[in-house]
Amino acid sequence: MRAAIVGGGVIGGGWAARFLLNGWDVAVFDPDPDAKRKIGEVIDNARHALPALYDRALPEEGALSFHDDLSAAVSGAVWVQESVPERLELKHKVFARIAEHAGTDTVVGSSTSGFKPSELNAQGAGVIVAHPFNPVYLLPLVELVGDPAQCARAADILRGIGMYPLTVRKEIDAHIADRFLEAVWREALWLVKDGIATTAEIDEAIRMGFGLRWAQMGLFETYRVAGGEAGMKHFMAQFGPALEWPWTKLMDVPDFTDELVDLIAGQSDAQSGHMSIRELERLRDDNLVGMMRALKRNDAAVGAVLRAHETTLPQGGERDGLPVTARRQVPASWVDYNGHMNETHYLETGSVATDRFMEMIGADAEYIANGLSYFTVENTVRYLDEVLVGDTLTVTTQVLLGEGKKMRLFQRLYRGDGTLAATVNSMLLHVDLGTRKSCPPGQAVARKLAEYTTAHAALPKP
Ligand SMILES: NC(=O)C1=CN([C@@H]2O[C@H](COP(=O)(O)OP(=O)(O)OC[C@H]3O[C@@H](n4cnc5c(N)ncnc54)[C@H](O)[C@@H]3O)[C@@H](O)[C@H]2O)C=CC1
Ligand SMILES: C[N+](C)(C)CC(=O)CC(=O)[O-]
Repeated sequence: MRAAIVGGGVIGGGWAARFLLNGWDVAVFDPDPDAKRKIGEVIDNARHALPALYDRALPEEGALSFHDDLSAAVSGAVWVQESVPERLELKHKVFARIAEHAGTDTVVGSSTSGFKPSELNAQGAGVIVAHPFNPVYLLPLVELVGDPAQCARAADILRGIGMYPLTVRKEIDAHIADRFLEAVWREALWLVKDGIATTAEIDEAIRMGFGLRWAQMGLFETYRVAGGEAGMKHFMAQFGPALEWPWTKLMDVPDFTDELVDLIAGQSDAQSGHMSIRELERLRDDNLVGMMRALKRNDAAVGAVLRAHETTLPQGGERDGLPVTARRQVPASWVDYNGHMNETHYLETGSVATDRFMEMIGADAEYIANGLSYFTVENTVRYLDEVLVGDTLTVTTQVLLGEGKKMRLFQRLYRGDGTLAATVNSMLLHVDLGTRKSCPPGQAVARKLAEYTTAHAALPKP
């Protein structure tokens, strides 16, 4: 499938990376002669970060092309995403050109941070708002506003590339999330202008405290908990009146004088000028990946979106007559001070393969919820070759023993170039989770395990 990106700056580059790394062909139109370099750098950042969110490999990357003419980029596209600067008359001109060349059932999304569909479509363009968040390749939220049928179609496509579409019921200036962001930004500008806090102190006030809460519970759930046992009603009774005290200044916007701009830019340079924007992006992305993976472990907030997308990523297949039980890319966070994948992650990869094999013989989540499972009692890892960041590991599982309560699995971990990088030899015992004692598996599991044991006995033994 093909996506056309019209305007390939910060946001268009992020969209290009999101589609490309999810297997779509991406065609870019941007008159900036430097667009190819800039988008290339954004895509490099995305390659470093996005696969690290998942325990399964993403699809093969699509083909990326750059076009001197909008018509060549847009024709044949299933999705066209407009991300030109936030100027209404410019967006109108671009929509008119897109309409000349896009198919009748093409989704045309606008990244606009604040224009309403009625403004965007004043000249009959037929676009919807598809407002993303930076970095588009990592953050799943997209606010959809506009024609309900088009938004529903757009939502399906966005879920397919791992995003979280939030359809806004009624068009308003700046949609939902930017209403918050503008309010917070306005208040921060006052704090700096009035000499109450520096840009660095404001950032600490966010990241050392409520910023951590927001990523996992949002605003209302956080305040419900803050109400103690009496919950939200108590919270509102206690802090509602404070809204009328002079705690907030949100009435107007400070004048954007040269003096204010210089004050804020100067403080920002002092705070973060020791790092380039690309270095800051890498730092941001690595931190986001760490937090998002932590939330995935609990299926909480953004973690649930990641997990749902992960289950749609292909798995399975065969290699040398054995089932492929894991396939994943090596994230930067797995690399140690020696510049290669740390020893612990060989075993982690083997363990994911064991979990998959358990599912294949029917010892799956439902079986475990019913009180039966396998425990590992011994692992032997052999480290045969180095594995580097970005490599794709493929794991096969051979059953060496499947008898009564015993199961011995031999996992082979291959690098993308086909080299055998490690083996993990795991002994497992079937257990009753109630008594925590070993016991024979259920009949269906025992039967399936026996089938694999017989089939694999005919293959060369390690
Ligand atoms: N930067 C941000 O944090 C966010 C921005 N947005 C929205 O995304 C849109 C783009 O913003 P940014 O990427 O930040 O701007 P940007 O300035 O980084 O990129 C705009 C790009 O559009 C290109 N362009 C200009 N005229 C064009 C034309 N006629 N046809 C094709 N390309 C053209 C420019 O060469 C530039 O590469 C805006 O509507 C903005 O409100 C949405 C979410 C977040
Ligand atoms: C500042 N902004 C209004 C362009 C921000 C957005 O639209 C969303 C974001 O990524 O913060």
